[in-house]
Amino acid sequence: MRIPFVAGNWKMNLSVEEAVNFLETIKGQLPDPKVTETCIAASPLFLESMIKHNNGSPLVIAAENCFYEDEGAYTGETSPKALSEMGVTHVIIGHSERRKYFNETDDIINKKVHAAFRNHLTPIICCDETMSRRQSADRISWVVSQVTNALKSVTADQAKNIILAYEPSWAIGSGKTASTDEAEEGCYLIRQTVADLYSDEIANEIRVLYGGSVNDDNADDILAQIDIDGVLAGGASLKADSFLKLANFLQK
Ligand SMILES: O=C[C@H](O)COP(=O)(O)O
Repeated sequence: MRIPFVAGNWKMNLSVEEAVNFLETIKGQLPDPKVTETCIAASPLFLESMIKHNNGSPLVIAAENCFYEDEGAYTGETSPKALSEMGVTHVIIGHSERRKYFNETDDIINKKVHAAFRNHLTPIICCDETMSRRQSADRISWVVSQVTNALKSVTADQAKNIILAYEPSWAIGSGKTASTDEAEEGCYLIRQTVADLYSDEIANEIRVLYGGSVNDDNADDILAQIDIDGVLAGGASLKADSFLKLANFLQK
């Protein structure tokens, strides 16, 4: 039985003060993590304050990105080792905005996945799908190759702990959510790829999330799909009340 994972990705939004206020507002209103795990990924500038204010809360605090080396002369980068030492437990890797604006390749993403494991961080690995890819013949192979390349040299033991996300960039921030069938199809494809790479057992263990214009109106239908174990919400995670509605979807 996979525990749903409801995550928010704040991207480059909010301030430290707003982040802390958000945590104070949601305190005591999150589901039991045995029922639904909840997570917010935030800017590295906020993480220390967030971890301090999150004390006693089941909310997982994640980074939105990290570098693939632990330390060294890499001006401006975020060390996965420092994230781990700070108390961060999860990190988003390979978000479509990283692929698009920062030229992250599958090879870089794979190195970041290894850096996460090396530093005891759970990677939340995103797979993109652009509209032109969606309409092209190689659409399926592109999603499969992103998963395959991200997991290169990842052991079966490590793979059990990954979280994957189907995040079609044509649905991100566009208000154009994938239909439930499209979202399920993408998540199913990711899970099947993990089954082919490892085993059915591991594929049935890992969580696969959907992200792309999720909000509290469409989340129930999306989360009811068999291969969708949670969501990665951008805009809908910025306000405490809408994040709480997503987080408590099982209590409705
Ligand atoms: O990581 C989150 C996704 O980019 C989705 O963002 P969105 O919910 O604002 O479309």
